[in-house]
Parts: sequence; C-alpha cells; structure tokens
Amino acid sequence: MNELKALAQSLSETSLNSLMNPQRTAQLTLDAGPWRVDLSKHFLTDASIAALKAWCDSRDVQGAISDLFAGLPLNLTEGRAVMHMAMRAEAGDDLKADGEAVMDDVLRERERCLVFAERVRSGQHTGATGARIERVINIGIGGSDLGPRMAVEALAPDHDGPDVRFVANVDPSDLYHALDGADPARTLVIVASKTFTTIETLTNARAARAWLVAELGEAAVADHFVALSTAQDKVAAFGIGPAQTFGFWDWVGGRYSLWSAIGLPIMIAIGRDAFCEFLAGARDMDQHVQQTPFERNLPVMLGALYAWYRQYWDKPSVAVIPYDQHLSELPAYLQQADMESLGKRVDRQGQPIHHATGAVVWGEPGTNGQHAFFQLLHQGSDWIPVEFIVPVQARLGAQSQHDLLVANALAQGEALLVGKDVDTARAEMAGPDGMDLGPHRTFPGSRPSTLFLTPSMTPRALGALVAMHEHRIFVQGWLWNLNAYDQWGVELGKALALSAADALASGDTEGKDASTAAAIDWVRQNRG
Ligand SMILES: O=P(O)(O)OC[C@H]1O[C@](O)(CO)[C@@H](O)[C@@H]1O
Repeated sequence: MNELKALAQSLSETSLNSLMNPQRTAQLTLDAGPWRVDLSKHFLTDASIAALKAWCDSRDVQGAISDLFAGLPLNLTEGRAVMHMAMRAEAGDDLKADGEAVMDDVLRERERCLVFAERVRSGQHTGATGARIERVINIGIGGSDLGPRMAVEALAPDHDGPDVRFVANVDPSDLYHALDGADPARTLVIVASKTFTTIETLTNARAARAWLVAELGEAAVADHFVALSTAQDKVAAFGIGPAQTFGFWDWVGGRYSLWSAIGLPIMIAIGRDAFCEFLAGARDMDQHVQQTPFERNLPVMLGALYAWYRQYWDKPSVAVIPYDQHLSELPAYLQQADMESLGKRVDRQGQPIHHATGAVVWGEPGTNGQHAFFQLLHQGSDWIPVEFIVPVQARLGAQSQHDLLVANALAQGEALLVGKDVDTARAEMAGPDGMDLGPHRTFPGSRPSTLFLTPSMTPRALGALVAMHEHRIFVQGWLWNLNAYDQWGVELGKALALSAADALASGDTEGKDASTAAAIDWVRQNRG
C-alpha cells in the first residue's frame, strides 16, 4: 500500500492530543512574513512529514517553484506563463514571462494606476462638471471582483479614500443598490474585466453608462469611466479611451490579478503607501516559498498536507474561519482561488486523474460561525480541516473586546483537538428524567486545525496571507499534476446561458432537455 495511504489509516486511530508537547508545537510552528502559523494540531509526525517531503521530492516541487518564477509556460492549455508574482515585484527583480522581460512594463503600468488613484483621492481628477469623485463603483466579476472586494473590506481601517462599492451580479438589483443615492457628477465607474467579454460585467457596464449619460450626456463618459483589462481593443470599442484604460497581461490569471491594475479600487481606497505595503507582503511570501527548506516552508507544507487530506484521507472540504470581521469576504475569495484552480479531473496531459482533487472551500467569520455550523465541526460524523485566521490587535474598537474574539479562536482549536470523553460528559449533567446525555455531549476531539496568528491585519499581513494561499494552491496542483491555471469548466454554462436567454426571449426550446424546456415555458408565463 502507498505509504501516504498507510499513514493516513494508522494516524486516523491516533489521538492527536496524545502527540502534543511544547517541542512539537515549536517544531511545527512556521514563521512566514508577519504570520506565525501553528501546524502542530495536524496529523504531522516524523513519519508523515518524511512521507510528504518524499512526495514533494518525487514531484520535484522545488524545481517546479523555480520554473514558475522563471516564467515558463506552466499554464499548458492556454500556452502561457503564470507570472502574477511580477505584479508585486520591485525594480531590480529580474522576472520574465514566456522568455520576455516584464518588469519595465509592470512598473510603468503600476505607476500609472497609482498616479490615477492619487488623483481621484486628492480630488485632482474630477467628474465632467468639475465635482470631486465621492463614490467609486467597481463593475467586475470573479477575479475582477472578489480580490479587490475582499481586500478593500479587509483593509477598511486603512480606508481614507472615497466610498468604494462593488457590483458583480447580473441581477439588476446589484447595480441598483450601488447606484442608489449616487450623484452621477461625483461617481467614477471602473469596468474591470481581463477579457472584456464577460456578459455580466458588460451588461452592468452598459446599464451604468446609460445611467450616467442620461444625467450628464455622452461626453461625460470620458471622465467617469475607466477600464481595467488586457483587451485594449475591446475597451476602445466600448468607448473608453487609452488614457482611462489600465492594462495587465494574459500571464496574470484572473483569480490572481488583484496585485495588478485590477487592484485599482484598493489603491483608491487605501492609497499608494498602503497598497505598496500590500504588494510587499506578497513579495515577502514569494521569497519565503523560494528560499525556505521544506520543513519551514509554509505554502509547501500546507499544500502537501491539504493534498494528503484530500487524496488519502478523503476529506472533501476545508473551512476558513477568520476571526476578523473585516475578513468576511476572504472565504469567498479563496473559493475562487482554490476551487477554480484545483477543481479538475484530468491531469496536465489530459489523462484522467483517478483520485479526489480539489476540495470545497467555505467559511464565515468567527465568532458568528460558532453559533451556526460549528456543531458539525465538533460533533459531525466526519472531520474537516479548519483554518483559524487571527490578528491579535484590534484595529477598530476596544482591545479588551478583541481579546474575547481571539480567546474564542483559541478555544475552538483547543476543543477540536482535545474533545470531551463520555465519562466527563456524563458526570457533568443528566438529561430529562435522568436520560443519559453522555453520547450527546461527547466530543471526539482529534480534529485538526491550523492557527494563523499575526499581530495586526495590516496591508502587509494581508498581502502575505493571500500570496501564501496562491503558492499553497500551486503546490497542491503540482502534486496532483493538474493545471491550476485554466478554468474550462466555466465555459459550458456561459454558452448555455446565452442560449437560454435566446429561448426565454423567443420561446423556442428546440434542443433543450425536457426539464429545461419546461422551466423556460414556465418562466415565460410567469415573468410578468
Ligand atoms: O475578468 P473577466 O475576463 O471578466 O473574467 C471574470 C472571471 O470569469 C472567469 O473567467 C470565470 O468565468 C474567471 O476566471 C474570471 O476571474
């Protein structure tokens, strides 16, 4: 039997708590940038660490990381490098994508974005009537929404620019709320789309444009619309000029693009210095992943651990629980980063993969989740690896109240690990009419979790955390020999949505399955 499988089976019978001691925690606590990450509540032993290292060595993970940073075309199905790391690199870093030096272009475009953001923040860039911009609306979806949305919310304590809102859904109510109360003369619309073909984004952008033109006239579009895209020709066809267009490159994947021009809403919200700190945090992690030996390398260890839990322990999900209300969008952000990257069933050569791959990523901030789904985490029939993400300093509000938040995070990890045996549970209380509550109040324990601690959720800490997950996802994908950088699985639904829209308009359901055809008929009769 494969050693990783055998270890999974034998360790599943082991009490995690019986492994614990201070030396183990010290050995398995990794420092990466401003993060202290405790992996000691996982099924990591000398034997399993050695087996995970052997797995990584057999797949030459370290060589793959070098190839990634060398800008080789690792995204085979799209024939591209994967070089979002260049977007947070600095002058003097010698980075290439597909053989071309990229840093001059990257730094030039970054500077254009930062200058524009400062002009909006300072009021130098005004609307068509000369009024200061007070509301910025980012229209984008997927990677052109989730990253900036998450970071703007995460860094709310750093937010000193105009109001920044996000519209993603083609549901017209999303745009309605973003425009509600907005003064067109004081509103800047950012149309963010790597391809500039995404139907939701273009539909919302056209609706926002019509709203603006109705109030201020066609000529105002130039001052009130900017585009973030790799497709300059399509942006021009939409009517946004080159001075108002900020670009990036096809070797920056959509879900890895918040460091690029796609980060413009973040720049407008928090300004140049804080945004550069955000990039610096990610760059810290780029250096960490390249330079740190296996046992101390956080993205590599965590990627190997998660690959093991999915493939050999058959654990179908990972819970991400930030103990920071401002990180409420982090689970959704990581869902795209992870599930669009690792949700694949064939390998890089197109051959079937005969084991489980990508896991479901989900979560909510603590402590809210404790009063909702933690019942299942503690007493459900299976365990789920949990990430507790915990900045220890309050950025807003009283530190004493924040301490209670932190205490809850620590307590949850402890409860998952230690559990409660049936005798203790019985001794505590009986049920109605002396009913034995022992089985109901027992906690099995031995449930793994990772504790991410950082002093404060600064821009630098956030950058490091996000980049850590990017590299962790790379390692998992490489261990499974799948392409973590394409997303063909979204295409069929996109095409069928256009066909369903036609059928809703015309009533012609020929070629549709019976269920879909009936639904189309019913919608046509009931849509008012
Ligand atoms: O930035 P675009 O090209 O509008 O794409 C938005 C999103 O759509 C996807 O292609 C999936 O539909 C994502 O990968 C991407 O982040």
